[in-house]
Amino acid sequence: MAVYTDITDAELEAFLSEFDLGAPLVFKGIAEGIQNSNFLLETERGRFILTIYERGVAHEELPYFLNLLRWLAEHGFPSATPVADRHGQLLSSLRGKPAAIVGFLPGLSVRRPTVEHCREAGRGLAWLHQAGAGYPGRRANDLGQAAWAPMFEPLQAAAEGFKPGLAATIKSDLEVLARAWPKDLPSGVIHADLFPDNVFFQNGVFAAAIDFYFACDDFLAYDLAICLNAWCFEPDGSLNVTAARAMVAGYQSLRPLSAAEREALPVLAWGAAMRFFLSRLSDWGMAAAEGAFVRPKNPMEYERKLAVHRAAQGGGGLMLFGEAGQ
Ligand SMILES: Nc1ncnc2c1ncn2[C@@H]1O[C@H](COP(=O)(O)OP(=O)(O)OP(=O)(O)O)[C@@H](O)[C@H]1O
Ligand SMILES: N[C@@H](CCO)C(=O)O
Repeated sequence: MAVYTDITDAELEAFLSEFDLGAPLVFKGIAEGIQNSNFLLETERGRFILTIYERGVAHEELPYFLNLLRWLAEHGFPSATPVADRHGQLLSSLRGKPAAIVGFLPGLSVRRPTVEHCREAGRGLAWLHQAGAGYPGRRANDLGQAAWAPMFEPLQAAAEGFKPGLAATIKSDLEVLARAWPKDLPSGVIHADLFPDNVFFQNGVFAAAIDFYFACDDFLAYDLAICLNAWCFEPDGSLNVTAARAMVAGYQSLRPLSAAEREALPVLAWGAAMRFFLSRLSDWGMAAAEGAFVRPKNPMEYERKLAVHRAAQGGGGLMLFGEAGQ
């Protein structure tokens, strides 16, 4: 359960006295999530989410994320609007840790996305890219292509522990990816972690995106590649081509991809699988070392996705552009 910091009634009241939100009516911890402590807060003024930022997010980067949320909300995208305190500040402090209040978003995430959810998620991602255009904040992608090889160096033994021979396969993938990685594609603010648990739907329609704490500047099509991996694979490890085509078509219904983006998508998806394989492998080792009570995500799910992308390079690509007119 992701509530690492407990808050007493007195602490909450002192904290809320800095805001114009009225008295608290409901305050309870939210089990979902891994990185931060999240609470549902209901006051006389409405429903909110109070987040206490734990060590997973670099505190000096919080203004980038909170200002981005404000920018997106101001540009019509359904993400949580941060609530400023009486001094106009979006970032506060609670129990000596950074904390913020954002608006509560209606809707529910789905565990097993259908083809239509994938289409809607694609459309929502393109909407996010359009709304993010012009955001003045800058944040380099510290988990981008250049970071992967150094990240893997200390993880080779862990990879071998999962599957003998895997370290050599990953090294070879990293070399191919370094050579094939696009140099120049349309760039902007990307979410970089728009997995199904970070998207809310209402009546099957994209309703909101949450959890922007990996947002950064990178290729827009790389964000779509991350989503293809996260949404469009079957539990048996195969790519659901119908779902993937629907996602690409949903994306293109708002923001058509350029020829260069379309051509790059298979290698971007291979790289996106590498990024999550590596972060999961790293988190796996750390969780074991620290006896963490939140179960880490399985890196081998992404090892299977890597294998799908590797095989596709040799055999005609992923065939992601099958829907009529797309
Ligand atoms: N603005 C919001 N409106 C409604 N519910 C929210 C909102 N933000 C977060 N939640 C709820 O809180 C849960 C945890 O949020 P989130 O996924 O951001 O957690 P985290 O620990 O910060 O991130 P991560 O999942 O990457 O570890 C979500 O699954 C969702 O149920
Ligand atoms: N979405 C990431 C977890 C970090 O948010 C993963 O599935 O590995």
